[in-house]
Amino acid sequence: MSLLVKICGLSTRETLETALEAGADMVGFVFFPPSPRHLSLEAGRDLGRQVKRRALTVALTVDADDATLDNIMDALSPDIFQLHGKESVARLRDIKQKFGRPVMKAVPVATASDLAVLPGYAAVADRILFDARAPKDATRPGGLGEPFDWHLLENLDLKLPYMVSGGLDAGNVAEALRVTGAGGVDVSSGVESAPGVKAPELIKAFIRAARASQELSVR
Ligand SMILES: O=C(O)c1ccccc1NCC(=O)[C@H](O)[C@H](O)COP(=O)(O)O
Repeated sequence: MSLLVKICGLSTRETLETALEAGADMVGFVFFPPSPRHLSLEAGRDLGRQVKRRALTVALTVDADDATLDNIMDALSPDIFQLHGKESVARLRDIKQKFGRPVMKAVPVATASDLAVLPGYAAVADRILFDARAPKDATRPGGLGEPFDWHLLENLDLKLPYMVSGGLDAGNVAEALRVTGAGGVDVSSGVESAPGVKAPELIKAFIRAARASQELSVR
């Protein structure tokens, strides 16, 4: 199974093009106003047109209501919804049924007890994204540039495809993959020069490093 590389929080045509040309498998667009990566619907529409099926488009929302998801469907028609809030299992089922798109559920991780939610989500979600649990005073539940203890996933028994995220960069992505055995990686802060400002060279370096570690793991 080929490694999936997701670059999240893209917000300009130039950096989106860099990610696509560098071979990102997924490009993530954030629809969460407190985020420095938040996109308007019109910007999402514009960037979505640029992707032209060269990667999967991921719309990232946090406890969004149906009207918000409807608007995102109209503007972007994402390949995947990434649900990064406190969405219940029932809400995941509801969203899948109403919008007919795969859902990737973000699971915040700080301690082993955070994995107790997996059986419920794994019964409905199409993919799991493990991310570092945000501090209580954080203004957003993700995209904070901090890793979690990847060893917590060492003995994971999950039948569903999963990705690892949280504080990844070109320097640690190989180790994250080695420890977690994840089938995908996701990054935002680690490819930025400032919050919300994606750096083309960092995007390229991350994708190169992820691909290089994939080659090592299949030998
Ligand atoms: O990126 C954001 O600003 C964001 C805001 C609200 C919820 C989730 C958010 N990002 C989720 C992602 O998928 C990030 O790529 C993931 O949390 C990793 O972020 P980072 O640690 O900055 O690489």
